[in-house]
Order: sequence, then C-alpha cells, then structure tokens
Amino acid sequence: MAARGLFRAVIMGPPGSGKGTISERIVKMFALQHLSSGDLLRHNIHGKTEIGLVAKSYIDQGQLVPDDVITKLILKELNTMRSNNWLLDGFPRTVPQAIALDEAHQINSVIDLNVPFQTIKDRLTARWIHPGSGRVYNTEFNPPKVSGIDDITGEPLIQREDDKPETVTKRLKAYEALTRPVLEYYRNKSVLETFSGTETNKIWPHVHAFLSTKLPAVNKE
Ligand SMILES: Nc1nc2c(ncn2[C@@H]2O[C@H](COP(=O)(O)OP(=O)(O)O)[C@@H](O)[C@H]2O)c(=O)[nH]1
Ligand SMILES: Nc1ncnc2c1ncn2[C@@H]1O[C@H](COP(=O)(O)OP(=O)(O)O)[C@@H](O)[C@H]1O
Repeated sequence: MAARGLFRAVIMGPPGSGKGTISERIVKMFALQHLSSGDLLRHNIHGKTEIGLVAKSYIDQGQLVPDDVITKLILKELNTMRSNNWLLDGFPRTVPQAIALDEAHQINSVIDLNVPFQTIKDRLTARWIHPGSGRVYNTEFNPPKVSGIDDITGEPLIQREDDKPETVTKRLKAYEALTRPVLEYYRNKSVLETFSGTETNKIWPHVHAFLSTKLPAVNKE
C-alpha cells in the first residue's frame, strides 16, 4: 500500500488546462513515469481492444468512461510501475475513482491546474496530437516545426474527434458535475496544490518550484 520513499502525484484540471503540456515538462525535469488515462484509452481505441470499443462511444459523446472500466485499466497499469515515482494524468476524475485509487496507492501530491473555461475553449480547437506518443501541439502556442508533422518521429499529427466545440462543452459540464468534487476530496486530505492562471508558461515555474521541494531535478531548465 504505502510505498516508502516513492513519490506519487496526480495532475488534475479541466480538459485543455495544460495537464499534458505540464506533464511533459515535469517528466523531463524530474524523471517521473507518466501515465495518462486519455492516452491509454486512445491506444486501446486505436488497437480496437474490447475496452477501446466501449470507451470510444463515451469519449466521442464527451462523456466519461464508466468508473469500473477506467479504474480496472489504470490500476492494472500502475501495478507494472510499483518501483517507480509516478505522475498520473487524467485519473481520478470522479470521487469513486479517487477512493479506489486510495485503496491501492498512497498519493503524496495533487497538482490542480485552475484555468478559466473560456481560455480552454479557444485552445482545444487548435490542439493537434501525435497519437503514438501523446505529444501535444497547438497551432498558436507550440506549433510543430513542420505543419501537421510530429517533431520527433516525422509522423502525421491528428486532431482529436472530441475537441469539436460542442463536445468540448459537454466535457466541461462533466468536469463541473463529476470531477470538481474530487478537488474537495483531496483538499480534505491536505494533498491538494492549486495553480491558477491562463498561460502555461506562467503556471509552470510555480509547479516547478513546488515539485523542487519534493523531488531532486535530473535536468536543468
Ligand atoms: N494558447 C495557449 N495554448 C496552450 C497553453 N498551454 C497549453 N496550450 C495548448 O492547449 C491545448 C491543451 O493543452 P493540453 O496540455 O493538451 O491539456 P490537457 O487536456 O489538460 O492535457 C494543447 O493544444 C496545448 O498545446 C497556453 O499557455 N496558451
Ligand atoms: N479517469 C477517467 N474517467 C472517465 N473517463 C476518462 C478518464 N480519463 C479519460 N477519460 C475519457 O477520455 C477522454 C479524453 O481524456 P483526456 O485525454 O484526459 O482529455 P483532456 O486531456 O482533454 O482532459 C475524456 O473526455 C473521457 O471521456
């Protein structure tokens, strides 16, 4: 249960708040292993697994995947990461998920990205991803070197089906109803650290400073 000496963190925030972007920086700087529930689900959809087929119908509608499906998937994956420091991105998103996670692992810190909804809506329509790695780009904020092409592999980028404006609105509603209570859950456990702002480059130094008090950096900025 409590893994002594290991650092286990969760990054939360509404869709488009910068979880993927900030996770990439954290992983580079602090060498945590990153597990993104959205990336894992998209791999399953791409591979046409049973879970992928179930998940796709919910994701395309802007709804959360059922708790039992995602919880089983994530806990199984975390079992392969027992000796690592890790950063969980996109899970838990409901209170039952948070309770199930607590029963299996002790969480040291929850990083909450508090970004206004209007800022988010504008960002998501400009988001492009490399489906193989989960690398994320934005035509305005961090464009790829060559339009439509991943910087590292040279493979094509795609736009996510669920980044259409009407689906984004549904995802933000699901966040309000189901995910916001998770913040309260972690606040009561005194592990919640909230970072507010509208720009990742302004939020990042604060996240970096916070994590520096918990972990040694392995890279310079
Ligand atoms: N304009 C702008 N775009 C950003 C900023 N930070 C991240 N993005 C982009 O916004 C989109 C959502 O960010 P992402 O990290 O995928 O958020 P997530 O959905 O919380 O994982 C991506 O296209 C990012 O490249 C920012 O400060 N300004
Ligand atoms: N913990 C989870 N519980 C339920 N559904 C999830 C979870 N994580 C991801 N999903 C599903 O996958 C979709 C995409 O997730 P993700 O890539 O994390 O989105 P974003 O980064 O934009 O917040 C979500 O809208 C939801 O349908």
